[in-house]
Amino acid sequence: MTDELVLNFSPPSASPSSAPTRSTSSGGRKGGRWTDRAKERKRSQIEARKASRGTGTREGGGLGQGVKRSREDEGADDAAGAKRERTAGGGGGGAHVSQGGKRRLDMAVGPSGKKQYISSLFTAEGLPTAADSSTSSSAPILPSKPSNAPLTSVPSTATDALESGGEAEEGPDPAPELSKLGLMRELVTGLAGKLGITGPTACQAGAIPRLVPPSSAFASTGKGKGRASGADFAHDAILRAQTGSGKTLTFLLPMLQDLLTLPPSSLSTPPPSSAKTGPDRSIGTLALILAPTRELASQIHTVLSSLLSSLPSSSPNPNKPFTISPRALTAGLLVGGANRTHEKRRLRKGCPIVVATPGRLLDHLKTTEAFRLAGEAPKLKDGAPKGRPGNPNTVALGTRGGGSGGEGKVGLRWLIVDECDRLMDLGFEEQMKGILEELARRSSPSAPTNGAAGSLRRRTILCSATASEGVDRLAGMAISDRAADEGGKGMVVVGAREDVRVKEPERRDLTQGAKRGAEAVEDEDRAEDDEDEREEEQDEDAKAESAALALPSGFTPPSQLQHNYIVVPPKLRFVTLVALLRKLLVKASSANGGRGMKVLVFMSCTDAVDFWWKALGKMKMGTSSTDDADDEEEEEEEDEKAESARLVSLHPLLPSTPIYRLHGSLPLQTRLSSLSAFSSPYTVEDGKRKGSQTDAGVLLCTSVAARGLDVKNVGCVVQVDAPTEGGVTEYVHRVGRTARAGAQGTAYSFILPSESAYTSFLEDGINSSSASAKGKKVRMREVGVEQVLREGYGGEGREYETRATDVQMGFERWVNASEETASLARKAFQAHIRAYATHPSSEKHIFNTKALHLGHLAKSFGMREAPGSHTGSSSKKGGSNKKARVSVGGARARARDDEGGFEVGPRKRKAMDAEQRMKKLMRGPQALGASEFHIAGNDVLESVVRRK
Ligand SMILES: Nc1ncnc2c1ncn2[C@@H]1O[C@H](COP(=O)(O)OP(=O)(O)OP(=O)(O)O)[C@@H](O)[C@H]1O
Repeated sequence: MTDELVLNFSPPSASPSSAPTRSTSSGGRKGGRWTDRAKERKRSQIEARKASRGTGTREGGGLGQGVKRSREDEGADDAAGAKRERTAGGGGGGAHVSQGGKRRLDMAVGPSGKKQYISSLFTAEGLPTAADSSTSSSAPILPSKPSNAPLTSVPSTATDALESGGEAEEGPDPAPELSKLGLMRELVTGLAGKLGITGPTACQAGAIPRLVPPSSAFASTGKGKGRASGADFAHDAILRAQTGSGKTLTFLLPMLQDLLTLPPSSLSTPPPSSAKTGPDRSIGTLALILAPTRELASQIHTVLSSLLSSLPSSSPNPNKPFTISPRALTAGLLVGGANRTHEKRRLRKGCPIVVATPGRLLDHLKTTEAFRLAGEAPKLKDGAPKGRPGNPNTVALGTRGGGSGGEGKVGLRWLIVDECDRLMDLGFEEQMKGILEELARRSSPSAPTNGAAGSLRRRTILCSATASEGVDRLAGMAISDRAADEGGKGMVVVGAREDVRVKEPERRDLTQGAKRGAEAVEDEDRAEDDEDEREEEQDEDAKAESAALALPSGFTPPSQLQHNYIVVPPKLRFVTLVALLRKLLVKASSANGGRGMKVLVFMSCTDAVDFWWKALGKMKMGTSSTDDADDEEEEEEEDEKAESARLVSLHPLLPSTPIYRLHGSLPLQTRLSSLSAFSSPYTVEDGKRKGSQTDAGVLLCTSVAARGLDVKNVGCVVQVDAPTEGGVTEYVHRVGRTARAGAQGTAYSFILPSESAYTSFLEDGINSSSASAKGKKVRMREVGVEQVLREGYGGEGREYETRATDVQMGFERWVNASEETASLARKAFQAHIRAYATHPSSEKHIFNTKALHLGHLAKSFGMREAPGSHTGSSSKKGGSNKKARVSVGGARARARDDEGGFEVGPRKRKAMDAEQRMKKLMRGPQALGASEFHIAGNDVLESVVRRK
C-alpha cells in the first residue's frame, strides 16, 4: 500500500535474523576436550545472541519498538504456560520463527532491559490463503445490474395497470415517470425539486399506483393519470420489497396525497373556500406510522418533514385545492427515551401525523388526554366532549371513546407499520395488541364500511420484507373487521415483483383480547397458567424457528451487492478488522478523490461495541506501556467527564476517519447524535472537530442498526459477528444498509474456522428464495485473511505479520494498563460468549460454543487468556487444544440478566416476558432501558398494556 495510512507505520527495521547468530570464535577452536569445546561454543552463542538483541532493540525503531511489556505481562505470558520454543536471535522487528516449532513467538526487550516473550499471532507456516483462488478478491467480478435502482422508465407491467384518460395536467411534467404513477403534480414537483427524485424505483412503480386511491373514491379530487382501477386498488396492503428500494416514499406519497385531498365533506369543518382557511392541525391525528426503533422512527419523521416542506402551502391548481394545507399536516415524533412532557405539549397543539415507536405511542394513547385522533372531540374534565364555540372542528366531532367522527366523517385514516415483522419479533406484540385495541375502542361503531363512505375506513399498510407468522398475526388483528365485511378478502402484497395475495389472515377479536389482558392483571394466580401457555408457545416457536430462518420468498439482497467472507482465526479478529478498514478506506479514498467511504461494522452485543470503540480510540501505537499508563490516567480523568457526551473515536491507523458507535444501551440523544454525525461526518484533528465534511466514517453497531436505516454513501457492511437472531433474513437486512437505491456495495463477514458451514447456510438460504432462483444466484466470495492483512498493513513479504503484531500489542497494552480497561475487556468477552450461545438450535452446527477456542478469542479482546468464569477448564492448563466449555443453558440464563448485551429476537422475547412477570411481582420500576431496541421496556407500558 502506498497511501498516507501506511505512513503511520514507522519504516520496518532491518530484517530480523531468524537464525541464531553464529560466533566466529565458536567454530574457531580446535583440539582439546570436547566438553570444553562445547562449553565455549555455548558461551559464544549466548554472547552473540545478547549482542544481536541489543542492536536490534536500539536500531529497530519500527513496529517492534512498541512491543515492550511489563513484568506483570511477562508473568502472565509465562503463566499462560504455552509450550514455548525458545527462539534464537532477536531484533526490533520482534517476530521470530521458532526452531522447528509451530508457534511463532515475538520477543522484545522490556523497560528493564529484560527479554520478554509475547504470545504470537502467527505461526511459522503463515496464514492459509483463500481456499479457491478463482474466488479470491483479485478475481474479476462481473458487474450486476442494480435491482433497486430508480428506473429510467416505468416498466410496462406497471403502466399497463394504470388507468388511461386521466385529466390533463398543465405544462410539462417535472418528473414524467413519477406522475404516471397517479401522483399529484405538487408531490412530483416537490420530489424532483427538493429531493432530486425524478423516476420511481421498481417497488414504487409497482406499489404506488395500487395505493393511490381510485378516482371513484374521491369525486372532488378528480382523476389522475395513473390511478389504479378499483379492482387493483389495495385499501390495505403488505408492502414488501428489497432493502434500499424506496419503501418509505412508497407509503408516504400515497398517504400524503390522500390526506391532502380528503373529500371536504368527510371533514368536520365546512368545505374550505381556499386551502389556507381549511382545517388546522387541531383536526386530530389522521395518520399513525410505527417503527421498531427510535432511529428508524426519527428517520421516517425526517423524510416526511422534508416532503411536507417541499410542498406549496396551497395548491396552485384552483380545480384541485388541498383540503388540508401541507403546513397544517404537522408530523409529531413520539419515541421512547424522549421527554414525555415535550411530547404531550406537541400533542396538545395537534399532530395530524404521528410517527412513533409502539411503546411510547401506547403510553400516550392511554395517558395523554390531549392526544386526539381525527374525529374525536377533546375531553372535558367532566367527561363531556369539549366544543369550543367558534371552532367547528371540535363542535361537530363525535364524543370520545366510541363515537368518533360520526356518519361519513373520517377518523384515523392511516395506520402504517414499518418493519412490522421485526416489530412483532421484538416482543412488541403486546403493545401492538394494546394499540389496536385502543384504536378499536375509539373508533365509531357507526364507522363507514361500505360504498363510497366505506373508503373512509382506516387504511392499514404493513411494511415487511419478511412474510413471518408475526406479520400474518398482525394483519389478522389489524383488518379483522374489514375482512368480515368484504367476505374474507385479505391483504394483498404490493411492491414485490409479482403481487401475491396472501392467505386470509386469521381474524382476532380484539375485545376478547382486551378482556383477557385485564383479567390477567386482576388475577395474579393466573400468572402460573400464563407461564404454562408460554412454555407451550416456546415449544411451538422452537419448531417454527428453523422455518423462520429461511429467507422468505421474494426477499433477496440487491443484485449489485457483493458478498465476501474472510475466515479469521479467533486471535486475529481485532487486527484483521483494523486491516480491513484500512484497506477499504484507502481504496475508496483513492477511487473518489480522497472522500473515503462509510463502513458499518456489526457486532453481537453492546458491551463488545463499547469496548472495541473505546479501544480503537484510546490505544496507542509504538509507545511504552508505562508512558501510556501515565498519559492515560490523566486523560481518563478528563474523559470521564466527557465520556457520555463523546461521540467519536479516532484510531491512529485510520487517520481522519471518525469512528462512531450505536447500540440500544446508549441514551436516546447519544444514539441520535451518533447516527446523525455518522450520516454527515466531520473531520477531526487533535481530538477536535474541524467542521469540514468527509464521507469517511465507521459505525460500530449492534443489530439495532440492521433495519430500515438509510445512510448515504455506506459503501461496505462488515459483520465481525454473525447475527445471533433472525438467521439469513437478518443477514440480508444488515447487508442491505449498503447497495441502496442502485448504489454499489460490498459486504464482508468474518467467520471463524469452525464456522465454515455458515457460507453455504447463507447461500442456500438466499438462493432458495423463489425470486432469486429465477435470477442470478448469490455466491459468497472468499477473501483470504492473509490478503486482507497484507493489503491493510502493507510492507514486504510477511512484514504485515510484524505490523499486525504491533497493532495487537498496542491493543493489549491499553487493555492491561488499568483495572478499568481490563474489566471492560472481560465484560465484553463474556457478553460476546453469552451472545454466541444464543444462536438458535438450527444454527448450532455452525455456531457451537464448544468449538470456540476461548484463549484465542480472548486475544481479540486484548486479553492474554480467557477469564476463568466461562471456561470449564482454565486456559492456563489447557494448551492449544482447549475448547470452550460454556453451558448454553447457563449462557441463556445469564442473557436474561444482561438485557443490554444482546440483540433481541423471538427467543429473547421469552426472557423479556419473564422479566415483565418479575417486575409485576416486584411492583417497582425496573426499566429495561438497556435493551437493544426500544422495547418500551418499562413498567408504565407494562401496566398500560394490561390496563382495561
Ligand atoms: N425513486 C427514487 N429515486 C432515487 N432515490 C430514491 C428513490 N426512492 C427512494 N430513494 C432513496 O433510496 C434510499 C432508500 O430508501 P428507503 O430507505 O425508503 O428504502 P427501504 O426500501 O425502506 O429500505 P429498507 O428495507 O432497508 O428499510 C433513500 O436514500 C431514498 O432517498
